[in-house]
Amino acid sequence: MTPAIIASVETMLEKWNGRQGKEIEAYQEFRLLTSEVISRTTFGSSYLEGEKIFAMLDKSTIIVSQNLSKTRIPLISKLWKSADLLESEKLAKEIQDRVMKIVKKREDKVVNGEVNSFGNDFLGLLVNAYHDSDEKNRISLEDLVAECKTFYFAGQETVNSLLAWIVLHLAIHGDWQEKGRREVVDIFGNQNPHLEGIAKLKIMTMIINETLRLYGPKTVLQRTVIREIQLGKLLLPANIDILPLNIGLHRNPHFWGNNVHHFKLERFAEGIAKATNYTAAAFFPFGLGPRSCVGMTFAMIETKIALSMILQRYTITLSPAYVHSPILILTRQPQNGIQVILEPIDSNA
Ligand code: HEM
Repeated sequence: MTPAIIASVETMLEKWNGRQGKEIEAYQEFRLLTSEVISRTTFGSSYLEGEKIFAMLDKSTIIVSQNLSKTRIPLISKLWKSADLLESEKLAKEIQDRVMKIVKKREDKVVNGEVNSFGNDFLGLLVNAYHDSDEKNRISLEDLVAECKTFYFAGQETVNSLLAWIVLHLAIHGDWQEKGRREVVDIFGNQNPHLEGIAKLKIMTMIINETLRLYGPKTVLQRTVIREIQLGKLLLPANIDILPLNIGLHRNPHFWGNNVHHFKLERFAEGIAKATNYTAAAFFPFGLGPRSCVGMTFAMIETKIALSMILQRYTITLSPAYVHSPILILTRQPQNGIQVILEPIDSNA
């Protein structure tokens, strides 16, 4: 996993070589990076192979978030479908066809004798489970496609946004950028990051946590109430969906003090438990309980590798073109992008 992430970051950095001192749009840059990382590590393919799937998932996400809070009348929605719903169904079918092509390619390699297994990456494990001879362990085609879609989306867009918001904060808070860089150079010198060193990155962990608190990509969780339950003053009936917002707790002065909206990463200096005064529900950017994010460790490692390699090479300043405008499209994204200027470290010396 680490070599594939490093190779993807190197590709991005090579492209940046010609853009030194010029403005770049970080959100778009990280979009390519995170798409490449998830394609390589999870599906054993390249960004280009998954490009259409990412584009269709993007469209589908916009439709879902626009319709999230609209009321539906069950019988009517069976008889009449809105343009959005029809478009969603068309996209779902196209995504399924594309994913199936990738799956088929993997199966064909085994059938043609090119390789003797479906592979050990995530796609390989899924294809294995789809062909499991034991019916009890076998997954359906629908499940296989749904899992691939989840990983394409959950694995890309989240880290994309997180990296972009971190770069914004580091561009504004030059002192923390410098401290983060010093830590990276102390641990890795000018070598590529490695897992042993990544585990020692204390300041970078604080930077990531404070960004996740203020601008965590996933602000809304989804839960279904399975039986009537009293929640504080509310009596929740069975069979309703609720959307708990972690952002409300992440920005609650009761837990975080009067400077709750400020980027103050000192609060994480002694870890998450201390920062939250041992209240697990005060900080849960990756969700809570048995359905919490399965990609958390992956996301943290990817973020730390990308940031380390950037900080080793560049100082980041905010471009005057930047306009702050976060928007929620299932994840929290910078509507107008994040424009920054990168100066190579050597030329500053
Ligand atoms: C900064 C990065 C990320 C954040 C903030 C994040 C956050 C979340 C959150 C809040 C949930 C819902 C948890 C709940 O309902 O309790 C979730 C679920 C999930 N995430 Fe992530 N995630 C990130 C990165 C990733 C990555 C890189 C992957 C895959 C490689 C991934 C895969 C998943 C999957 C498969 C689920 C669904 C789990 C389930 O339903 O059981 N996530 N994530």
